[in-house]
Amino acid sequence: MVKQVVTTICFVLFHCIISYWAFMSSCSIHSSPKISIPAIARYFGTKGRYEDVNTYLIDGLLATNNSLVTLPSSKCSEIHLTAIIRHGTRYPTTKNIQKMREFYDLVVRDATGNLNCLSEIKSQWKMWYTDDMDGRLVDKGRADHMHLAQRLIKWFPSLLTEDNVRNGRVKLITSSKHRCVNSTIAFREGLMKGLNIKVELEPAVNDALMRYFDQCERFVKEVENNKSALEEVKRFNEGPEMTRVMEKMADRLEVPYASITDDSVEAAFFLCAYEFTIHDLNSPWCQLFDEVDAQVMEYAGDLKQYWKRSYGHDINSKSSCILFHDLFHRLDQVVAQINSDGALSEAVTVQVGHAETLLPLLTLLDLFKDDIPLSSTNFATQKNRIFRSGNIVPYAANLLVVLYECPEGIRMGVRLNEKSLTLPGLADPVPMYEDVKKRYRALLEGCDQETVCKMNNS
Ligand SMILES: O=P(O)(O)O[C@H]1[C@H](OP(=O)(O)O)[C@@H](OP(=O)(O)O)[C@H](O)[C@@H](O)[C@H]1OP(=O)(O)O
Repeated sequence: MVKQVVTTICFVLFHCIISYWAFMSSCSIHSSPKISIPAIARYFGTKGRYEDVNTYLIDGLLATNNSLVTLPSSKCSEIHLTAIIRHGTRYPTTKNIQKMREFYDLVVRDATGNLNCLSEIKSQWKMWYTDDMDGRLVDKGRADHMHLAQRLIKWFPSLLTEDNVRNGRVKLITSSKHRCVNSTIAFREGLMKGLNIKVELEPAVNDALMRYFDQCERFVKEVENNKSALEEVKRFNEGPEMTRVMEKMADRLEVPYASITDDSVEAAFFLCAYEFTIHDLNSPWCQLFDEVDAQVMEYAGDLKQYWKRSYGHDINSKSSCILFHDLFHRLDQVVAQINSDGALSEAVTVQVGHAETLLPLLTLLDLFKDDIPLSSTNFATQKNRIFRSGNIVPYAANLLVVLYECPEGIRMGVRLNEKSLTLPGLADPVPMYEDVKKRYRALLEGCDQETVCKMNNS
């Protein structure tokens, strides 16, 4: 009898969960029947899923796609990998949780529109984000790193080996932020699972390397703490494209134009993005945007990344000199060891940080550089820009630098998000390491952290 009651309760509960999930999914007019991905997901920028950059992963998170990678000749063998990785999917930061709560309160209090799903937001959706979540890693973020570790074992079977892990030739380095430390731990779990071993492998916390931007005085003063550094973002948020998005939002909710700000539309956009990335939900918030609105929101986000972390200001990329030198110092060491007794001390180095760790470094390498800078006035003409933060630094974004020993010498391959990149100015996709060093000679001989980050007293 008791067994029967418990079975019935479980059955009812299970169906409630499934119905709720199906209900939430069916709320959006933009749903895809199979996995219910919001149609605007590709515009989520740095709040986007890794699987939406590499869509083949949607059907299998351990898949690797060889057609996206250029390898040197089969006579070459991999001798080293450095992987610089952004943490996995996370909760919103407190600042954004507060904006999301304010917008939710406004919708519940004032919205009268009859848009599909507005009543669902008001009667069903609950504001479940709390301030203490503050950018912490979510379960999906742990899975991002576990799966990435397992895919890297498939990509580099001769480097990510039990022998290299057991003998200290695999190193883990992380930023001190909880989302990065926990991502690194998840990566380690993925490694152990993929190799079917249990070994102690303690990550080293190194903020000087993984959060170099905090320690670069010039960057902090001239960009991070200087409102005018993001003037173009402000102008865009006050410009005609964003105004139109705000007006359309006010029309949909049937609230006065004055009650919708750029912060409100950003909060609504984040609600759509976070509900999807954290819980796989194509939530009713996504219906508050059409595709053009989402493109405008994406551009606003890209402008922030461009002016705060990329080509907008020279110091943004220069602040990463320390990470640049750390990388090349390690690569030089590998080459030197190969040229002496061939005994390598570091086969794989994994460094876990932030979007703001990766983007400045990619910028320093001159990657993803459009001919015309991104500005508040060129949204329309930048439609086909290369600088799209969603493609470059989604959650778990990764820069993979690989050294190969070939009969003709050492070669270097670079992949971003598991796709080969050709370094600008070098025609060969897997060039000789010496040619890479020639290409970046100016940086290798200069780009001194102390000098570039020192404030010019005059
Ligand atoms: O807009 P939020 O508060 O999410 O900005 C975050 C950064 O996230 P991003 O702009 O890259 O989406 C966060 O970078 P992450 O790689 O760790 O996610 C950054 O560390 C954090 O300081 C926030 O920056 P902000 O200065 O508060 O805008």
